[in-house]
Amino acid sequence: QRGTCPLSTAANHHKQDCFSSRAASTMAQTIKYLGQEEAQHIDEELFSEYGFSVDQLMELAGLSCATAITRAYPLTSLVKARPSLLVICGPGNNGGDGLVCARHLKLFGYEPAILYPKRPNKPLFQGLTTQCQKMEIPFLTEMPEAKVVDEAYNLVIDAIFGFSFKGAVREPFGSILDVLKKTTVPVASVDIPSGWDVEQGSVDGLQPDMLISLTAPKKSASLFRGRYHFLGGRFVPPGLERKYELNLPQYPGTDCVLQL
Ligand SMILES: NC(=O)C1=CN([C@@H]2O[C@H](COP(=O)(O)OP(=O)(O)OC[C@H]3O[C@@H](n4cnc5c(N)ncnc54)[C@H](O)[C@@H]3O)[C@@H](O)[C@H]2O)[C@@H](O)CC1
Ligand SMILES: [K+]
Repeated sequence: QRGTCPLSTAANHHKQDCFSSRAASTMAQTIKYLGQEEAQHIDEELFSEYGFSVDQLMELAGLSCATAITRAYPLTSLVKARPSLLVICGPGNNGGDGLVCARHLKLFGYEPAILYPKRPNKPLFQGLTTQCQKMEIPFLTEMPEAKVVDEAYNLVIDAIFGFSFKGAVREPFGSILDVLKKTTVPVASVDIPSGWDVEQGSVDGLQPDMLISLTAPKKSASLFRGRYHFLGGRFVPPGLERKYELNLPQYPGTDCVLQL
């Protein structure tokens, strides 16, 4: 008995090890989809516990968006003569990501125009707006009609609402989203398709062609049916990833985005 016991124990241990590593690798492939409150807690912790500033993370988030858009819609693939894009920015940090994204897209050779109807009276957003103006990016004074959007732009970037959106859409964003639902040019949504409930999505809402999930996808991303789903925001410290069991996939090399 003594002779067989260590052997079988070793074999069992071996089996156990194989099972654990298999289980671990399976788990590592299952990225977590976050609820609204969880996404907000992670956001707060990045600033309070981990010492980041908003503009730092916004810069990385916006750069990820511009990079992902460049991957999905390279300059050579655009159908219109000019590489024109329309970036629509909302009143919170999702809108800030949009301003950063527009600035980088301009540097990447695109011709973005920005619609920014509700501008927070804060130095961060004022600075981002000035930077875009100095990059010679035009700001529109009103939302063009759907027909004009289809004629003038290759792509619309939706940076209206992110993970703090709640309730029925208030103006002027209700009318803007109504126009977007009538357009046929592809829409790329930053973090959440705007107007979607962060967890439940929306049956008659916007149907973007692209979604760039930041930090980790939110629950509604499981209902995304467009062609391109990217992950961006490569700034999550390991302790935070462990605490929230994010199971983030490995970004390749030095890339700041990953196609899911
Ligand atoms: N924690 C993270 O991982 C990071 C988050 N970032 C971005 O920040 C976003 C979240 O930003 P915020 O918390 O500022 O919020 P949002 O940008 O999601 O939106 C909040 C704004 O929308 C308004 N709003 C909410 N519901 C509305 C409704 N029904 N009708 C009209 N207006 C409405 C609010 O009054 C507020 O002005 C994320 O989705 C992401 O894009 C990045 O900037 C940086 C990193
Ligand atoms: K959005």
